[in-house]
Amino acid sequence: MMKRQFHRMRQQLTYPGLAGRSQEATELLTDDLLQIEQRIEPAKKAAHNVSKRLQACLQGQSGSEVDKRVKKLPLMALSITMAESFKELDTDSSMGKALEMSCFIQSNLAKVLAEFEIALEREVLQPLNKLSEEELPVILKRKKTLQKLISDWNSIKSRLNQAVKNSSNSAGVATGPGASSAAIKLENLREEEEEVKRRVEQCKDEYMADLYHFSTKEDNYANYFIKLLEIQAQYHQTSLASLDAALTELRETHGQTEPPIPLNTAVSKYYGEPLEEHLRSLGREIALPIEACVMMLLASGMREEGLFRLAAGASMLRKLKCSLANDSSTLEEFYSDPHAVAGALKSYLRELPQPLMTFDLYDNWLSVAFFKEPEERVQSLRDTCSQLPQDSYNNLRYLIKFLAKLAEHQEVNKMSPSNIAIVLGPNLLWSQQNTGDPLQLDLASVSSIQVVGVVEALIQNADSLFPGAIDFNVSGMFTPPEEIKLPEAPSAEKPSSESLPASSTSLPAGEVNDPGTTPKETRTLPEAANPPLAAPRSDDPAPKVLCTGKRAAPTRPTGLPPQVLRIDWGVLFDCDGVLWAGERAVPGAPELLERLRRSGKAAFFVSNNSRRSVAELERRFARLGFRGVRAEHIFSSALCSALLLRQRLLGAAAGAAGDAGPGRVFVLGGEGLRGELRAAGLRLAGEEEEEAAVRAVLVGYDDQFTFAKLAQACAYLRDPRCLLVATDPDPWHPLSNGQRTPGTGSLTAAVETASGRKALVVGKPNTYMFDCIVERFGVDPSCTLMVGDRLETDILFGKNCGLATVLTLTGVSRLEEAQAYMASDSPAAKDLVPNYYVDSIADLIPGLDD
Ligand SMILES: Cc1ncc(COP(=O)(O)O)c(C=O)c1O
Repeated sequence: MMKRQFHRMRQQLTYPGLAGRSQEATELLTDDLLQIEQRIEPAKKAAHNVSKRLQACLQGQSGSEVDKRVKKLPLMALSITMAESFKELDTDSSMGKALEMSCFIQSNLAKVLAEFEIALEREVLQPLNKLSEEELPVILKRKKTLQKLISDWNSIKSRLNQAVKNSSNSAGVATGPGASSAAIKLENLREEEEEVKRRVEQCKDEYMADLYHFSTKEDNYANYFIKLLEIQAQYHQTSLASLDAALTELRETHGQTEPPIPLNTAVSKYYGEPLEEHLRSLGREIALPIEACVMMLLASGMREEGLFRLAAGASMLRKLKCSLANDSSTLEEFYSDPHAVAGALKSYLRELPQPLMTFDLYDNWLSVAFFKEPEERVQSLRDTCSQLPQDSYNNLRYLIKFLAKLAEHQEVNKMSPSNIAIVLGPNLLWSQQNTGDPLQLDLASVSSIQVVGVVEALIQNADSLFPGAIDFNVSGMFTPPEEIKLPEAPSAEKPSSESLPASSTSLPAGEVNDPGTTPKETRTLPEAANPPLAAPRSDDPAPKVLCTGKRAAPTRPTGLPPQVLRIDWGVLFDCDGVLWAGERAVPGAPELLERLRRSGKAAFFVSNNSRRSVAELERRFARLGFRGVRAEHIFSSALCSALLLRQRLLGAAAGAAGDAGPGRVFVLGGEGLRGELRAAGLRLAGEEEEEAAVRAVLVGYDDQFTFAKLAQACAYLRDPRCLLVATDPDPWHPLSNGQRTPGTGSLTAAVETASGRKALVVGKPNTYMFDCIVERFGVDPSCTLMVGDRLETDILFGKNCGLATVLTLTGVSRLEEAQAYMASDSPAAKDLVPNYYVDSIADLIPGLDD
C-alpha cells in the first residue's frame, strides 16, 4: 500500500500540470505521507528525550566493561562496606555471617546490574541515539532541502512567466538584436527552470523514500521501547533469582541450630597471636593454621562452590580451630567440610593483631590504586611486597599462590580473583586507626574498595609477583590421610623456569606432581562427616537380577565409586546438560559412549526435549561427534508421546471405556514432534480435508504458542473423551547467557488452568519412557544407572524406575540443591537426592578402565 502511494506521488511530481503556479512542499505529498511526515519531528524528540532520561537512570560508567563498571557501582561500595564490617565481628556471630553472605550477594547484584546496564546501552540507548541524532535528522534535513528547492523553483517559474508575458506582448513589434537577446534569455530561463525542476524531482523522490522507509521501520523503532521493558524484566528476574537463592541459603545456615559450644572448650592458642611470635615459637616458616588449612583445601575444597564465601557452622569452626592448635592428627574429619576449613583460615587472618599485609605498608598498598597502567600497578605491588617483613612476605606469598590456584577453578567454585578479594581482602589488610568515627568509617569503606582492588591484583599477578614454584606441603605435617583418594593431591606446582626466591622450600626430587593431571574420580561433600568414598552403593539393597521397584533414598550423594560402572550393565543418559550443552558435546562424553560400547554395556538416551524427531536426534549425535548412536536407543518425549497416543487412539483397546478412540490429535508443538506423531500413524488436526473429531490435545514445546491455540485446545478439551497429554513437565530451560526460557511444563500449566483438566505427562520423572525401553529391550533396573542433570526430572525418574542415579553438574541442578533436598524432612524430597554425583560424565570414564 505504501509502495503504491509512493508510485502515485512520483507520477504526480513527474507530470504535475502545475508549471504555471507556485507550490508548497506539502502539496506534493499524499495525505498518508503527510501524516507520516508529521511524526518525524515528534519521533526525533521522543527518541532524544527518552534516551537522555534513560541515560540518567544508569548508575554505572557508560561505555566501560562489566568489571570496570561493577567497581564503580554504589552496590559494590555497599558490598565492600559489609565485608569491612563483618571482619570486625567474631566468627561465631550470626550477624557477622549474615553480613558476610549479604556482602557477596550485593557484589553479585552489582554484576547483574552492570550487565543489565550494558544490555540497555547496546540494545536501547545506542539505537535510540542513532535514531534521534542520525537517522531522523537526515530526513528532516532532506525536507528542508526540498523546501528550499521548491522555493527556488517557484521563483524561477514566476520569472519565466514574466518573461513569457513580456515576449508575447512584444511579439511582432521588436525585431533585431534586442528581440533575439530576449529570446535567448527566455530560453535560458526555460533551461534553468527545467534544471531546478529536475532537482526538485530528485530531492522529492529521496524524501518520499525516506518517509516510506520511516513508516516501514516504525515498528522496529517501537520495539526499542518494548526491548527496554524486556531487558528490565530480565534484570529484575535475574536479581530476584539470585536473591532467592541467597536467601534460601542464608535462612538455612542462619536457622541452623548449632549444638551449644561447651564453655570449657579451649580457644585455639595460635589465633590472635602475633605472626612472628607464632613462627618463632614453633620454628615454622608458614603459620600452622595457614599451612594446615591450605593443605586441607587443596585436598578437598578446590572445587567447592562459594569457598570462603559461605559461612561455616560455628561449632565445627570452633572445633577445627581447637584441633589445629592441639593435635593436627585429628584433622581428618574436617576434610569433608571445606567451608569450615576456609572459615578457620579466614578467621586466623582476621584475628592476627596486625594484618598480614601490615599496618606500616597500608598507605603503600593503597597507592597502587593510583596507577592506571597495569605495568605500573604491578611494579608498585612488587615494590610494596619487597618492603614486607620476611615472615609476612613468606606467608603472603604462600597464601596468594594458593588463592591464584583456587581461582583457576573459578568455573566450578565460582570464586574469581575479584570474588576471592571481596571476601578475603578485608582480612588481609585494614587500617590501624579505626575509632568508629562516622567520617573515618566512610573513609575506611572507600579504602576497602581499594583493598579489594589490591588483593585482586595480587591474585591476578601471582605468577609475576611471586615467581617460581611453591611447595604447599612445607612442614609435611598435613598430608591427607591415606584413605582419602584426593582429586587435588597437595603438591608442588610445576617449577617455572624462573628461580625460586630465597624463602621458598624446594621439593625433594620425585615429588613434583601436577594436581591438574590427577584423574578426578571421587568427590567429598562439605556436609558429610565421613563420606564413604570408594565404597560400594550403600543403598543398593537388592540382588542384581531382580527389579525391586523404588530404591531407598540415599543418605547423601557421594562421588561415584569406579566399581559402579563395572557392575552395572547399562546406562540411561539424559541428553541436554549431560551429553551436550547447546551445540557442543560435553568434553569426554563421546569418548565415554565409545568406551561403554566397547565394554559391551548398553546406553539408552532419555530426553524430555520434544523439539526434535528421533531421526533428527540421531543426526545431532553424529554431528556432535558421538559415533555409533542408533535411533532405536533414543527415547525422546516426542517419540514416547507418539507411542502413548498411538496406543490410546489406535490400539486394540482404543475407544474402550475411558479411552479416547480413533480421532485426530491437536498438537501444540513444532515439526519434530508432529513428524514423530505422523510416523506413528496418527492424524493431526488441521492437516486433512475431512476432519475427524479431535481425541487428544498434546502439549509439547511450542515456541509459537498463542492465546488462540490455548483457546482452541480448551474448546477440544470440553469433550471429556478428549485426552490431555503433555510431552514433559520441564518448567524452564537454561540459556547459555544465564537466562531461562519457558519449557513445556509452563505451557501445560496454562492449558490445565484454562481447561480445568489435568494432563497425562509422558516425560521424566514419570516412568513411561522407561516402560518403553523395558518393553523393547528388557532392561533390568537393578543393574542400570540413570545419569541426569536435573534433580526434579532425571533423578526422580531414576528413583521412580528403581535405578541408581548419578547427578552430573554440567547442567541445570547444583550440588547444593541436592544437599538441600537431603537435609529436608520431607520423604518426597529424599527421592530427589541422587546416589552419586560427578562434575561431568567424563568422570565416569575411569570406572571403565579395565
Ligand atoms: C524444549 C526442551 N524440552 C526439554 C529439554 C530437556 O531435555 P533433556 O531431558 O534432554 O535434558 C530441553 C533442554 O534444553 C528443551 O530445550
